[in-house]
Amino acid sequence: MTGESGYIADLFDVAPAPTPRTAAEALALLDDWVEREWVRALDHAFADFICTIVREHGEQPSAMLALLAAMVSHQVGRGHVCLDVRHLCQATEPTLVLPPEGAGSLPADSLRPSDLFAGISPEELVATLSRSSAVGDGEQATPLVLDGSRLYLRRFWRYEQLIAAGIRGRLDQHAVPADVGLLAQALDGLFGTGPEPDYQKIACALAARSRFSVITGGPGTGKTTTVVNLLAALQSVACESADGDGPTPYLRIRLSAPTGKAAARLSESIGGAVDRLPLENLPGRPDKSAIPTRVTTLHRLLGSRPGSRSFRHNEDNPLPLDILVIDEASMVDVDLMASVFAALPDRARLIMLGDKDQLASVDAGAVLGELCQRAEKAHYLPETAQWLASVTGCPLPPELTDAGGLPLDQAVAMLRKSYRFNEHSGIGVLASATNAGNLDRPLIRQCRGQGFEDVVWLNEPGVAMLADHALTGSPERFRNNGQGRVVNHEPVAPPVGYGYYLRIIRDHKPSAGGETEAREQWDAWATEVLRGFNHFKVLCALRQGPFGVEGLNREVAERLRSAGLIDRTEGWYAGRPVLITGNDYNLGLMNGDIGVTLCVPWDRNEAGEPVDTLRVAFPSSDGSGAIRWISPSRLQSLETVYAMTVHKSQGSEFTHACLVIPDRLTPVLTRELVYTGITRARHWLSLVVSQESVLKEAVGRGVIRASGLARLLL
Ligand SMILES: Nc1ncnc2c1ncn2[C@@H]1O[C@H](COP(=O)(O)OP(=O)(O)OP(=O)(O)O)[C@@H](O)[C@H]1O
Repeated sequence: MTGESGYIADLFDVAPAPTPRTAAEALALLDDWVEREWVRALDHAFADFICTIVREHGEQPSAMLALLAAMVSHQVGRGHVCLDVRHLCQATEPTLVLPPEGAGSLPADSLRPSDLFAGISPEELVATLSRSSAVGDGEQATPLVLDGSRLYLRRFWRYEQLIAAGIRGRLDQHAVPADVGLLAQALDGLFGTGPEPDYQKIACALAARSRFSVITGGPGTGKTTTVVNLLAALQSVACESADGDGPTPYLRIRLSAPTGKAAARLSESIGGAVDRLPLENLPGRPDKSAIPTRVTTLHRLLGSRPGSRSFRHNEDNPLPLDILVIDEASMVDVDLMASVFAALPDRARLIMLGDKDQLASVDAGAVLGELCQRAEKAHYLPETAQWLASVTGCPLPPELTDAGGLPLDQAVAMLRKSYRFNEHSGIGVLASATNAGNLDRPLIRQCRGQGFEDVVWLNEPGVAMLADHALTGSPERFRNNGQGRVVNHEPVAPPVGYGYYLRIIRDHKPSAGGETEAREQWDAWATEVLRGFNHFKVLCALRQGPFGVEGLNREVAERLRSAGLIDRTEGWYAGRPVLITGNDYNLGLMNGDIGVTLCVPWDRNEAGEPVDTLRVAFPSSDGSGAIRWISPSRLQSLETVYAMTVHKSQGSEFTHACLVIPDRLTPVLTRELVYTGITRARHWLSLVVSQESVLKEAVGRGVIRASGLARLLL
């Protein structure tokens, strides 16, 4: 036996629990782990199911088979497509994140996963799995699939195969416009000409050449700007190449995002980018209406059916489009991605946009991260580089060329310059340093000493201080009290905290009118409240403990109540912000949607007089900017959201983000999490750090993700 429990058992002469020798003993151990909430009852049930299946084949299930079945199910629950038994043996605890956050001290005789797997060789595990009738190579209908050292639930193995086939099929067909000169002309009209490499122009050229492309970049590197220019260039070429007098043969384009929030955010930014297009300079003079500005969620686009995993659009009923753009693609899981490929017509282009360094989707799969593993160095083949240089008019830096480049490399473009954060922006500098895995002392000193105008470092993090910070945003803690900042020629207002949206609720409420006759006024008020709520957010790595979501939600609510901004802190009250935690297809609400509770005089008493009632205002998920008013009693899964986890904040951006780093290192605290938290901040960032070493260590370690997608595309 190895690990801490073995060591403690030695010290106190406590007999360590024996390693399970039979499947029944393994299931009993899993029972214990379910009781401790280390694994889900579902993981135990799956292990039990596998044991039953193999018994039906006249085989005696081994303890190890039962444990591995439970562990692969556990990994899927944590967002992995598979379990790599090599990682399991080499780094058990970080791979499984077991024991989990907040597990506390363990009885000396309890077994941890590291006690079971750490001493075993991966080859031994692979051999054990290969011998079982429940495990196959994908050809047979087995519930588990073993591919090299990766163990999959069959469904996820199939998703990965479908995605790889969809990408490979598209990489094989070039989609270069017949008249490359026209494309070059359109790109010059959009980006101008110059000798320096313009990575946005390069990304457009690369994406115009292929039926599948990925454009990745950090915050503010111009992903939206680039895709709008790309669509304009493609429409320009389509218009100019058309012959005859018929209607203009515009390409059918759809824009999508994985969540309502991400769709709404893209809808907001894309309209402005389309308005700025110099369409009159382009060949064919495409009309503005040829570039859509409405963004839908992927679920809506594919046609989700309540209570079903299947979509209306699929291989038998493909989407009627020529180009599909998916924004925030890092949040798309393998299940949804496989459905997209199934519903995409063979000749349609797919363009994925996202930040490869962000946390991956909460559900299984890190598709974008996998596809962008080699994006930093590009690996463009000499012929790709030459083609890009001829179309864009600027030579590529030689270090981005590689004679051994893979087909996928030729379809991935990385934007390398931030237009939002300049070299003086602490948010930008911290994001880059985090990505490089290196937060050094001088940078931390600079943050601590107001060395950046947009960052404040809070290192005396009592919960009371945090609650005060949440109330006002603490402008006095920023350089010049947060006054006088200008970003991209626009003035930036000082930080405001949650007091701001609560005062909008109180001071800007329409004076009268019912649900129908004064609807526009109520909608406008709710829109202003929701915008105001977006000015500040507390982001936590953890759910529990003094620096976790649950405790901070209570403290912040209490502080807002003592400031007289809300009436109560429990149950439903005006001002309560809520986060939806499960999809509700009937209400059209998705996991991650955020609304604010408001008091409206829409009910009538028996005398027909207006009576106050509470409704939760949500922004509409179709990016139209409309408001949906929903009765609290109809909402099923939700929580209060003054503080939220960094995981849940993906796809959102806040004027001011307050990132709370816990005082202890825990497995969830990784570089991707810190990077995602920092980059949720648009203009102001507060870093709450009680132990500098915890932050530095977190930034030093990346997430271990198991997936076979990149290998399938070799
Ligand atoms: N080539 C450019 N020249 C000048 N400004 C630019 C350029 N590209 C983008 N910008 C500006 O930079 C800002 C960010 O651009 P954009 O929204 O396209 O980036 P993004 O990568 O989509 O951002 P996000 O991280 O929010 O998704 C916008 O204000 C945009 O107008």
